[in-house]
Amino acid sequence: MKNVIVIGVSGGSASGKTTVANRIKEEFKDSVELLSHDFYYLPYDDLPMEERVKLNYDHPNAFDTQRLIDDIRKLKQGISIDRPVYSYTEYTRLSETVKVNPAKVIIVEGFMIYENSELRDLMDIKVFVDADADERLIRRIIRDVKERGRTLESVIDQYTKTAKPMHELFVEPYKKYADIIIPRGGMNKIAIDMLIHQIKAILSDE
Ligand SMILES: Nc1ncnc2c1ncn2[C@@H]1O[C@H](COP(=O)(O)OP(=O)(O)O)[C@@H](O)[C@H]1O
Ligand SMILES: O=c1ccn([C@@H]2O[C@H](COP(=O)(O)O)[C@@H](O)[C@H]2O)c(=O)[nH]1
Repeated sequence: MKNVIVIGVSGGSASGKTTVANRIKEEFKDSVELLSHDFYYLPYDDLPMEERVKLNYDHPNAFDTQRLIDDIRKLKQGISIDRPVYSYTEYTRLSETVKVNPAKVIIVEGFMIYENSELRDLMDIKVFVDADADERLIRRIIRDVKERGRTLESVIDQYTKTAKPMHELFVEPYKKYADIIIPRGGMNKIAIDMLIHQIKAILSDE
């Protein structure tokens, strides 16, 4: 397929990646398909739930990143894919898949997407959504309790033991690969308008 542009949207957990991706989607509508790295979490369905909740979900080994890379390549070639579906409440992959058709704009969203050079090299524009750690933690607590079936204690425990130290190892050091760093995420209208303008320029150039 001609004129495919792949945009990476990274940033720490609860920094506003999905909000920024949705703003781009609002502009380009059906020309956009969103692939989240989180869809590609490994299922670990051989382990019982009480073991799965203890795993480190902020390490590169928690993902089937090769499948995401293969799926992006297929979409770029004009081939549809069946992407996996992940459940944060079940801590595993569901049995269903979702068909994704090739689109002009593919957004790849995830906190660890710049850590893998093969994945990084597939992207035409790399965005990093920046937010202070305390703001992200507050948002994560609210979201995980409301939407991901967590207790306050479990969110704080996971954040302290894995999310925060892994962020320092696998997210923050890779910010240097971003083309644009967006503070205030989805609220930053000027940055988002500039990004939309750049996407339009690339699409009309090809
Ligand atoms: N700029 C912002 N100010 C305040 N809250 C925000 C902002 N951006 C996102 N949020 C909220 O924070 C939570 C996480 O945002 P989301 O975009 O899903 O982040 P991510 O995809 O990086 O985890 C959501 O509840 C969202 O509504
Ligand atoms: O089963 C799971 C899988 C992942 N997580 C946590 O989710 C965040 C990533 O989601 P964002 O939307 O980017 O915040 C990651 O930090 C994992 O710790 C989980 O809790 N359970």
